[in-house]
Amino acid sequence: MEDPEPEPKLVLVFSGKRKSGKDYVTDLIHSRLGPDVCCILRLSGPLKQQYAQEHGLDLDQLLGPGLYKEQFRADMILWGETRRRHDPGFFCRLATRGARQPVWVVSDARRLSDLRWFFSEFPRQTRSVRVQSSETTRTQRGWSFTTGVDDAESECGLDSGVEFDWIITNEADAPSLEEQLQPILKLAEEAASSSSSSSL
Ligand SMILES: Nc1ncnc2c1ncn2[C@@H]1O[C@H](COP(=O)(O)OP(=O)(O)O)[C@@H](O)[C@H]1O
Ligand SMILES: C[C@@](O)(CCOP(=O)(O)OP(=O)(O)O)CC(=O)O
Repeated sequence: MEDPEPEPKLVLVFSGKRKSGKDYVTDLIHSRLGPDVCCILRLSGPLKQQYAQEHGLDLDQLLGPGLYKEQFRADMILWGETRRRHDPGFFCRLATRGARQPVWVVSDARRLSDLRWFFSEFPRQTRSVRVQSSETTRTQRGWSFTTGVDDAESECGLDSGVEFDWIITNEADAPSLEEQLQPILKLAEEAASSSSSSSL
């Protein structure tokens, strides 16, 4: 019989609006901690994989940061919501399958059901992190308001009702990301080096 999968020691669940810098910030954490300690998990990964297959699309482009995915975003949101209605943990389970590093960085929680799934599966290890940027900054990074996307649960589902453990302000005139991420990196390093998975 196969060994049971090891539990993570820390699960950092990130959320934030489009172009707030979720990928940028989580990539920075990944590069600081290294691939043996930390993995990035994207809930949109299995969603895009399945959606691309069913619709004959280019998965690499759908996963990339370019404009390609934006053509399909509104429809992918609806498609994913149908799946989630039947099983709210569907994409969370697929995205975490096989992850073996002690620190998991989930880069794209969007809904309360995503956060609830991690808090229920890993209550001691889960922490929530919000990445925020002003609309001006997001616009400079290529964002423009799209009806059916920016006013939908996918973008607004975590606007209220959550007390984040950390809020990272990803702006040129905010304290540096290095500085803001210090407590998170410290916790991750402690968690990774602790011998027991039962406590942080
Ligand atoms: N602090 C930053 N410094 C420089 N470029 C940034 C910063 N934050 C984000 N970006 C850039 O802005 C764009 C959007 O960021 P991204 O991380 O893809 O946002 P999200 O994943 O939230 O949609 C990317 O091109 C990214 O490289
Ligand atoms: C259908 C989606 O999963 C698409 C997510 O795509 P990305 O995770 O690439 O989005 P950003 O990084 O915010 O630009 C959204 C959803 O509601 O599940």
